[in-house]
Formats: sequence, C-alpha cells, structure tokens
Amino acid sequence: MILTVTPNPSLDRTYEVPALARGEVLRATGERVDPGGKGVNVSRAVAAAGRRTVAVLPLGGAPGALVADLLDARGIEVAPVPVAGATRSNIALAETDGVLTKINAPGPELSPAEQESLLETVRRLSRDADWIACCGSLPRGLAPSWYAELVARAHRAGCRIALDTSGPALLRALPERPDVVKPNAEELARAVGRPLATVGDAVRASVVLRGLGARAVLASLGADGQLLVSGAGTWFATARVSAVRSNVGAGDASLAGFLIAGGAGPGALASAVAHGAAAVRLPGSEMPTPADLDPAAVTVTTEVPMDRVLKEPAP
Ligand SMILES: O=P(O)(O)OC[C@@]1(O)O[C@H](CO)[C@@H](O)[C@@H]1O
Repeated sequence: MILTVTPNPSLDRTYEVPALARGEVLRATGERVDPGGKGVNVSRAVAAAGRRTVAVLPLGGAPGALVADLLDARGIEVAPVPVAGATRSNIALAETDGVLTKINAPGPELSPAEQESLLETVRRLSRDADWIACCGSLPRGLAPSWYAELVARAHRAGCRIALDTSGPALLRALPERPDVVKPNAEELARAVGRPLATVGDAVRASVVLRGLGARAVLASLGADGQLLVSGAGTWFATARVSAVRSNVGAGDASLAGFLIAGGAGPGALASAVAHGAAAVRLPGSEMPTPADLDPAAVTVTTEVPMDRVLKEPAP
C-alpha cells in the first residue's frame, strides 16, 4: 500500500482562458474542479493504476467536504483529519497557448491538537504501508521540522519515505535520510543556493542533496526530462510530448509512477517519466490511467548529457 500525506490539501479550480490580461474581467471558456494537493494527486494516480493507496489529509469547512466528496466519487480511500479551519482553494488560469498561472492560498492554521492527530493518523496507517509519500507545502502552525519528524517516525515503523517538498521543510528533513526526494529544477536550485543552467548542474546539485542525507534524488527538469541520482547510479530520461495542456500535478503523477514501479532504478525512472508526460496532456490536474501512458516514447540512459543547456533554466 502507498500511503500519502498531504498536510495542506486544496480544492483545485482550473479556469481555461484565451489569454491573461491584467485589470480585465476574463471570461473562462472552460472550468474544472479537482481534489488537490501533491499527496492527494499521488494517491489519485496510484489508484488510477489499480494499486491500493490511502490519502491522509486534514479537511475542514465546505471546501474540505467537497474535496472528500470528489475523492470518494473517484474511489480514493481517505483518512481524514478533521480541522477547524477551511481547506484552501487554489486557482489555476490555463491560457490557450499552454501558459499556466497558479495562485496557491496559504490554507488553514493547524492547532497543536490537529497536528498531533495528523501524526497519529499516519502512525496508525504506517503498518500497512510499503511507502509513505509526504508531499507539498506545510500549512501554518507546522514547524519546518515537521517532515523531518515524520520521516524519522516512518523509518522507525519500517516504511520507505518519498518526500516532495521545498525550502526549509526539505532541508530540515534531509538528515533523516528520506529514501527519495523529488525536487523540480527550481526547488533543487533553491536547496543548493545556486542556479541550474545545464543538466550537469542538476546532477551536481542532486549529488549535494545526497551528501546532505537524501538516499536518492528524482529531479524533474520540466521539458528537459528527469534525473535519478542514487547510490546505485545516475540515469537521465526524456519523453516525447506532443501537446502540453496543463502541467499542474505532472510532478505528482511522476512520483506516483516512480513508486508504483518499485521506487528505485531505471525502470522506476522510466515509469515516472511516462506518467509525467501523460499528465501534461490532460486538463487541470487530471491524473493519467494506464491507457494514457506511452512507454515507447520514453528514453532512459546512463549517458547523462552533462553539457546540455536546460530549456527551462532555474534561476
Ligand atoms: O502549495 P503546495 O502544497 O506546494 O502545492 C499545492 C498544489 O499546487 O500542488 C498540486 C500540484 O502539484 C496541486 O494540486 C495543488 O494546488
């Protein structure tokens, strides 16, 4: 079973608009609502692959009830932690040319009792979990060391941990030796405090994260592909993608693909890239099913193109 933990879930509203114009009233040509948050998306993709998953998430207010209903309608098993504050709503504005602008709300502040109840729920479900995926930003109230504590507890329970977060929450958790961390290029650049201009820069930054404690680094480089840097080796993977519709949740689909395929080595990297490439062809944060995947479009190699200049460099 893959357990996911999303301390700051969201109701994701996506509006399709012809083009953004500041100060104007924009008329959306399409809209959709998804249950969101990074761990929630991982659970949706794992469930779409027919694997068992449970999503642990604090839920509050009317948006929280809607997130629960939407997950229920999709057959996703949820372990809700009731909280007093309302679950946040995050907005994505998707322009016809593929450019996406996202507004993420801060979310409710969790009281000490709610934080403890979240940890206790994870502890209770840990015994059935092969992997725990801890994903997304921390809501107000949770200390930057919260994921570090979760990783330490989960390791004591014998689970493997995938961590997808950024900034201080990521850096503080590294000494607890998460089994895999999944930064994007920008998060990787921020973690090591230097820009990434080439694939080689991303490899070197991933090596730094391993030096700080991460057992493996699955780095998503957007249109440039993905890297897996682990004790067993370094691999680089790319996929042909025809049309990009929405990249919201593509990283989460990738992480799900990686964990579904065992969470280590080139086969898992290939699955990660196939899931990420399928997700960007789907609207909003819709997660791919096996029918959406095109494994033949994926290339994995140990010959990492170190000098290749990134199409999307990280400042
Ligand atoms: O604010 P966070 O926790 O960093 O990210 C939240 C979020 O942007 O991540 C998912 C896409 O990865 C969305 O479902 C959700 O809105």
